[in-house]
Amino acid sequence: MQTWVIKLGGAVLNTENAAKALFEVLASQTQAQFVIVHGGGALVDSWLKEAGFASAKHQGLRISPKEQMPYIVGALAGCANKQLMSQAIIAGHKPVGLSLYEAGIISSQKLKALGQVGQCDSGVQSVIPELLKLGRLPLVSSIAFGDDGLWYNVNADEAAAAIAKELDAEIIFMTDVVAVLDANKQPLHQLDTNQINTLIAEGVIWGGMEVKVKTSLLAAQHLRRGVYISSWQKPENLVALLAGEHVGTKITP
Ligand SMILES: Nc1ncnc2c1ncn2[C@@H]1O[C@H](COP(=O)(O)OP(=O)(O)O)[C@@H](O)[C@H]1O
Ligand SMILES: CC(=O)N[C@@H](CCC(=O)OP(=O)(O)O)C(=O)O
Repeated sequence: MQTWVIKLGGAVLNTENAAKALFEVLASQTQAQFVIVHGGGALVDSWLKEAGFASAKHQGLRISPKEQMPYIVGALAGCANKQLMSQAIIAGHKPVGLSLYEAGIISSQKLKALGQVGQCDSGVQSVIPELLKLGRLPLVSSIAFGDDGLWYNVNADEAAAAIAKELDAEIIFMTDVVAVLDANKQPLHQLDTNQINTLIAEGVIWGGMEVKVKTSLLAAQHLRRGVYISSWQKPENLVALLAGEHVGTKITP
């Protein structure tokens, strides 16, 4: 059976019933098995603000000082992960909440300037295949551990791509916009490496979307086929994408 990794942007938690509607769609798709990798950047923003911290991003990646990590871990691996579990249970799934460690990914520190921001490497064997065999729905946050035992904050798009690679699975990125938009805010149906580089250089693609298109491109190169960025706002998009139809932006290798 084909395995699909679905990256869910954290903003899905701010729209009532959006995650539940997506989980209901997944429950109806019995021809495939699913792994959810989720973000929660907006929740981290509000927790850090409430705790009195300033938070900044560098090219879409949150600068994550050690003293902020308890809040970042609490928001992502705790609150966001468990809120999604609630929605999955209501939709009829039997979810299991995981960090990247149990999913078979470890982290090492990439850039000291970003604090505890990690990059993904293969870790100890993933428990995900066994969970899928048991009929469980893995819900993976983007909190990682290193060989040093420390916590790492990983961008959730990068985390999803790493898990898809590890599982040899397909991947779909579901975010809060219908597609990658051009300078006139019109949806772009397809993007290749050259177009991506130009749009980033022109500042049309920035922030979290810059990370997402770059990560999608790497995933597309690995899978040797197009990878889609689409919106979680329309659960029917997911059915169409699973059926091989074109929805949103196709990133081609
Ligand atoms: N060219 C673009 N087209 C669409 N969205 C863009 C573009 N450039 C930047 N963005 C921003 O990227 C956001 C999506 O990235 P991000 O917030 O990281 O999503 P997610 O949480 O789903 O991973 C959009 O809501 C938008 O604000
Ligand atoms: C290093 C880094 O940037 N980590 C992200 C992890 C969450 C995330 O990626 O959330 P979305 O998918 O909702 O954007 C952050 O702290 O915001």
